[in-house]
Amino acid sequence: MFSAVKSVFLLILLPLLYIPLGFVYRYYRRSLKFLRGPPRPSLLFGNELELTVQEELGILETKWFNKYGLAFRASSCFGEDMLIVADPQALRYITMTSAYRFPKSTDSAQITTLQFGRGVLSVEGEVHVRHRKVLNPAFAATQLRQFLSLFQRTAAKLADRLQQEELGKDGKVINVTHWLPLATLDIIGESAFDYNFGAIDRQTNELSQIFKNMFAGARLYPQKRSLLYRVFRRSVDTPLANLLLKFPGRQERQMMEFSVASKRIAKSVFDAASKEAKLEGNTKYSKDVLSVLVRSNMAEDPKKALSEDEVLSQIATLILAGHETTASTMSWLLYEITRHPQDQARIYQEMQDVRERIGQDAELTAADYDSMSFLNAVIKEALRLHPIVPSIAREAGSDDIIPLEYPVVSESGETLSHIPVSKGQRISLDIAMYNRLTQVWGDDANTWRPDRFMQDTKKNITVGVYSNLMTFGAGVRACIGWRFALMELQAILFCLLERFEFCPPPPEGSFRGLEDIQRVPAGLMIPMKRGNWREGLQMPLLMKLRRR
Ligand code: HEM
Repeated sequence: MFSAVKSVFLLILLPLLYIPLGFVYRYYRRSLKFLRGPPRPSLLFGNELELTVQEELGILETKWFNKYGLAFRASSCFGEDMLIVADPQALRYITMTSAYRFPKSTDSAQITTLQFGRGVLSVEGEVHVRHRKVLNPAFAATQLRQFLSLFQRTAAKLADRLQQEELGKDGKVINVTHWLPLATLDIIGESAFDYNFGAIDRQTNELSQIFKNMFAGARLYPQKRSLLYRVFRRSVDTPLANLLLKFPGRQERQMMEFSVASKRIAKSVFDAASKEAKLEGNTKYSKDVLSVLVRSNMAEDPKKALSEDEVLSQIATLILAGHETTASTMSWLLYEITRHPQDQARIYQEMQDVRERIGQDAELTAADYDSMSFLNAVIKEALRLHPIVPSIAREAGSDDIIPLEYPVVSESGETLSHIPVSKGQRISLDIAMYNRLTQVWGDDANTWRPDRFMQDTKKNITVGVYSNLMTFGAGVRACIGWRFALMELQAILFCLLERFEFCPPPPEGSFRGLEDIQRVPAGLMIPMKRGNWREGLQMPLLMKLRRR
């Protein structure tokens, strides 16, 4: 009965009321009419449906960037225009120069709030400044180095566990996307919150499971009505959007499920820690994440204080943002070195040189990892070609003018070096495209070539926080955990390569091998087998034990 009422509400009443009026209003209010862009295949869905259902992420966007330049107009649902940009100067202006003038788009803010509550990922302006002020010290390089041996221990535990998989002399095909998040969850749990998820031991991970359903299930290839529901929700005022959430769709239900599970874990972590802090009279002044959060909850200075709800949201945010991102990036990295065995051998040689220098059983220091220029070049190249967050949705907080480094040609044939936008204009910052621009990375931008990072890459373009890449975002909202992620990638890669060799999986049934691994458009860039996306995240690699 309830579901029938909901379907009637969603399918008949809302579109009847909203579509004609909204369409006319939006069509005439469009501020990007002067820009070129792909034709609108459907009045109702614009280009949004074809973007969401394309087989592999980036195919359409690449075609359009090649045709219209590094900033173009695409159509959203209900007649709205969307600006898609990969121009370096535009990205710099929106994320770095303008600080908070281009907030997150309404729907991405709604979605992150639904998943994590009011944590650093969802809040804006002054509140965001306060959250970052509390959290930043916990992510400083000196602070993170203290966790290096924990990263190494966990990587070794993962390797031990994989070794028990009876690899035999010919090796065994292992879906690495199953294993890597177990290690990164254990790492974030212990280093940030002194909390033992025991994910590698138990081989289960409730949060990872919900995460997989959330992206691989609900966000991948959504049904048309889910897309309309989402678009409708983002275009109405917050009170009405909140009311609509009383009738959640599949995607929203899974996000709420994640939110409940992560907040439950966050609460138990936080209660234990604050009890301990009170017992110790709050004398602990360490800068790990949990300590800074507990202290912020007790702080009297409003500029440094977080409410309990904000603290729990922070913990939930860091648990997800801090483990699946690195694990998926690591899967893509292993995919690339499997496809390029000569590079795998070269890293291994570099690792052996380090071992010869420091001893077979010595623990590596941060400086040892940093000294391996090829290993680091491989990490950068994987981050460049496979940015797990492929695009960021923003909107103009006020009327503005966005400068371009590479001018585009308008509908009337005029050359434009600036794009005027009206308040509320939706903008998609295309990280995946920027990371492959020939203008920035050279003619072989689409090709795997880690050596590009062995040369000096500090040209006059500087975007983002690391190596001229947009993979970790940029500006005031850049990824807080980018150094943490790099250290994890170094430690896990070193440890796994020291024990195992990664080879292409043999064909099986309709699966032809690595050529059938795709980057599917599920909000994040996650790997799946072509035509088999119901199996969820998949990166099957043939793992062989190295003889030492
Ligand atoms: C390879 C791994 C990672 C990638 C590619 C990545 C990517 C990103 C990107 C692109 C953003 C910006 C989103 C936006 O502007 O809307 C971001 C934000 C964020 N990331 Fe990461 N991330 C990674 C690892 C981590 C880790 C390990 C942590 C925590 C330990 C973390 C915590 C966060 C948080 C809290 C934010 C929100 C920052 C803010 O809004 O102030 N990330 N990440």
